[in-house]
Amino acid sequence: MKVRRSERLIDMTHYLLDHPHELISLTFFAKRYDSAKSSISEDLAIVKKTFNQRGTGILETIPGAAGGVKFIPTITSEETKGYLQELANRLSDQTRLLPGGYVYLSDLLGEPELLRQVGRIIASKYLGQEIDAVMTVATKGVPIAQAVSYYLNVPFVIVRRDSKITEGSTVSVNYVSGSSERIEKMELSKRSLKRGSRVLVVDDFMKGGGTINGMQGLIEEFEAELVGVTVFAEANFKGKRAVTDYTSLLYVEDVDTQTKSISVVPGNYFNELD
Ligand SMILES: O=P(O)(O)OC[C@H]1C[C@H](OP(=O)(O)OP(=O)(O)O)[C@H](O)[C@@H]1O
Repeated sequence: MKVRRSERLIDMTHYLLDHPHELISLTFFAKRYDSAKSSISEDLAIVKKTFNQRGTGILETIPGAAGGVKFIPTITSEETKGYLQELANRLSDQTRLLPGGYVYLSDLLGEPELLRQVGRIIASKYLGQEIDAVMTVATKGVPIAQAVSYYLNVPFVIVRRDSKITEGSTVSVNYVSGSSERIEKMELSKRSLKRGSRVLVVDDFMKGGGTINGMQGLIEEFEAELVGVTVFAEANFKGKRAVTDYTSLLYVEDVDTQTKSISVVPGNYFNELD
């Protein structure tokens, strides 16, 4: 039964939003709505224009018999800046202060809307770059990695600091935990990454950078390629940081456990935005 344009547009948009970075043929939509490809092409032109005007994302058109359309989620610089400022204000709350200059984030990292926004923001930062997997370390980095992997439509892999029989054989690296100058170990199942994989590293918090550095070491052990590093928040680390090339969404510029004061501002990503 032929489906009216208004109904096609609603369902088509829903389907595209639900399948980011997935190539969808015009034939698929033509069959789904029992409509001519020419009508579907007109529909997609409307969706593409609206997505572009609203900053929802890019609707890529891939020509040819094996072609189709691919929805690439994005977020505007303006929306990103506004959201990072809003998050900075939320974190500048003295009740979040933890010993050792850490900040309590677990409640935020459990909020579906925050994870959707953060996932979109980080995925948008790497627009146009080929990424095969998102890597993080258990535990608090996992929801961020899952959100980013959804918007990039790639798997995420979880590095662990403890050995688990259920991970099968693993590759492990030792690293200096920047916060405590301790030698720690992290490992990743050998099944997780193929050689040559292009890997985006994310985590919830960076202090000394030892954890991020450890994951970079694992990527080398897998003969994979590091695409970039983005952390949700970074501390104002006075020591020599193990990692220099990274992006942070938020920056804990000042914490004072004596006066119980904390000041959080947008991270270095803010300055990358136009
Ligand atoms: O930059 P560094 O000095 O290495 O510290 C950043 C680490 C420490 C903390 O993890 P934990 O709270 O220790 O572990 P979990 O995420 O499992 O809570 C955080 O999530 C980063 O992974």
